[in-house]
Amino acid sequence: MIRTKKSDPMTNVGDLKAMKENIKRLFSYMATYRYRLSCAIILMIGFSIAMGILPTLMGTATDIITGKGSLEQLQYVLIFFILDAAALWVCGHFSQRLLSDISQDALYTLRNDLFTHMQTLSLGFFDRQPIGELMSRLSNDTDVIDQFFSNGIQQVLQSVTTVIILTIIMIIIDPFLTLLVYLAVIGLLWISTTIARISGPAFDNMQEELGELNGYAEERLAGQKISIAYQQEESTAKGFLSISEHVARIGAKAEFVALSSVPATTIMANLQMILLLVVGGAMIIDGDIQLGELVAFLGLSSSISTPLSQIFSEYALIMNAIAGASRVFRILDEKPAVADGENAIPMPTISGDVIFDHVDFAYVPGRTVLKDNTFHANPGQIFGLCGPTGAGKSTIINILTRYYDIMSGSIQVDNVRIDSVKQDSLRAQIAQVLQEPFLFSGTIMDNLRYAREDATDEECVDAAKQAGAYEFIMAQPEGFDTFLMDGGANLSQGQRQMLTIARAMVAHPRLLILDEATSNVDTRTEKLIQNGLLHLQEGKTSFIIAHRLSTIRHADCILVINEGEIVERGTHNELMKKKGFYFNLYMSQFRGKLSAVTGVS
Ligand SMILES: Nc1ncnc2c1ncn2[C@@H]1O[C@H](COP(=O)(O)OP(=O)(O)OP(=O)(O)O)[C@@H](O)[C@H]1O
Repeated sequence: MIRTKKSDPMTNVGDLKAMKENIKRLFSYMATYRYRLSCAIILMIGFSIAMGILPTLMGTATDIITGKGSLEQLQYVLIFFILDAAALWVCGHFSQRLLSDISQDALYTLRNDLFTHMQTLSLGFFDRQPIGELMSRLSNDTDVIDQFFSNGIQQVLQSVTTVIILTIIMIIIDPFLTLLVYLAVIGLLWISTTIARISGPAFDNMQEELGELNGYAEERLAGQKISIAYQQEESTAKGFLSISEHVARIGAKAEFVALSSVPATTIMANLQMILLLVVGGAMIIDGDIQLGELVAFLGLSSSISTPLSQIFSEYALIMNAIAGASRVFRILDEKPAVADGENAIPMPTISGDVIFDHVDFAYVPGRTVLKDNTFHANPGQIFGLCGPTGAGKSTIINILTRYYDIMSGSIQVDNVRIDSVKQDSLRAQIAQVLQEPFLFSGTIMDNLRYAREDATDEECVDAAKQAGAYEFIMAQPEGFDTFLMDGGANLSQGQRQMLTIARAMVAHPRLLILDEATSNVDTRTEKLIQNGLLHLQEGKTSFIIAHRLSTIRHADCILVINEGEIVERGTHNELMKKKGFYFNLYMSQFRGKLSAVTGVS
């Protein structure tokens, strides 16, 4: 499946204004190290001067040899030559070292800025961006910027200073011959700008497609188990091949156009040499210049072609880096959709009183998901949320935790509007146990402390005991110090779930969110988890999303949601007596269970 994209002016490197902005911004990362950068530039100028002196020494030596000087003069030329070569080495070596350090520091800052900024963005942003594409920004795009910083800038800066210094020396020797050299240079510039116009957008396109390829690979590899179960390996591979082929075609086109600058510049450099020999030779015959001057000029003009062709051969790299930078900057410019207000205050310690007052909400403008939701949960009460799939149960939780902002109405916790307080301070008082237990690579203790950094070892052990996880943790080779591979892949589903319950206990929350934490485990483990959950719920206002209604029979209030509206509310018994939506839902689940046991539908 290949998505077609609208062109985005900020990513179209053909857009000169955007391109200039991006280059400026990229350089601003290096400008932070302006003192080291100034030293590197001074050394580069030294390198270029030393490089310009070499051909003039050759010219002087030619004049001495052709009879206008002594052997002693030739010895002086040799000494100067050695000194100049030494200066060339010192300046070249140290300028490169300085620039390499600056480049790595700049890249380090950019990469950290990018990841840190991603951490500040709201969930809505991640809904729109596949994780694989974000990974591509962090790896592919920063890689090409790395090449630009560590290789491109060095080459280009060094080449530019060399071209300037050599041109000055050439003008001093003979302005007319310099003009001839530059006729060839104008030819080179014309070729390169034409190539840039074509290859720039092509490189931009290639990186975008590469991001899509990464997104596809990431998603399919994560779902490999399902792919095998449904025998979709072949179609998955075909899907990958199709996008990959597209990337290869676009990449080949971009590379071809960019690389075609190399033969073109070589031809122009040779033409320039022939022109100089013919015109310079005629000038010597007419007595306008000396042979030594022409030799120096030929040396200078060939020295100028190398940096010039280097500037052009770096062009592809630079274009690629600018395209990468524009995508990175686009993420850096992304504003969090849910932001703390200017006057946001930290949420005081809450007792757990929750009010939804005529709340409307939409993920996407124009598609209202929750309509006029109103309810009041007193501290310590257990609220069950049930309803058909897609009814809006998880959405109620998403807005209570302020992952998204609501359209109208208000949500208050302890009579404080949640959009008037700092998000962190609100979430620090809410714990969640989700259907899919998510753990991070690290020790069991690290995972428990993830909920509250300052929790002591004793508190974590105590939480594990209450959650019923202590026994299996102690049965692990290194107890609480056992390392969990790849998000706990070395534990069973039930064990992982018990750890997430213990983690929620460590948080000491006032509000608790449980999303049917027992749906994927056997009856014995379910009992263990239920016990853990009951401990966890003690004294906390709890919201339980239930898919199996038996898990919320004990709730103080059950909200029945259908198509984003609360259609019924009450205790289990009250709702059963009503014989309405809940009753039908309950009976259909009950009948389903019965037929599963008896085999009669
Ligand atoms: N991130 C999102 N972006 C856009 N729409 C969304 C998003 N998440 C959910 N929706 C839509 O909002 C509606 C309610 O979804 P929600 O996840 O709240 O349902 P649910 O009752 O929790 O369902 P389930 O029982 O299947 O988990 C659905 O129509 C869904 O398609």
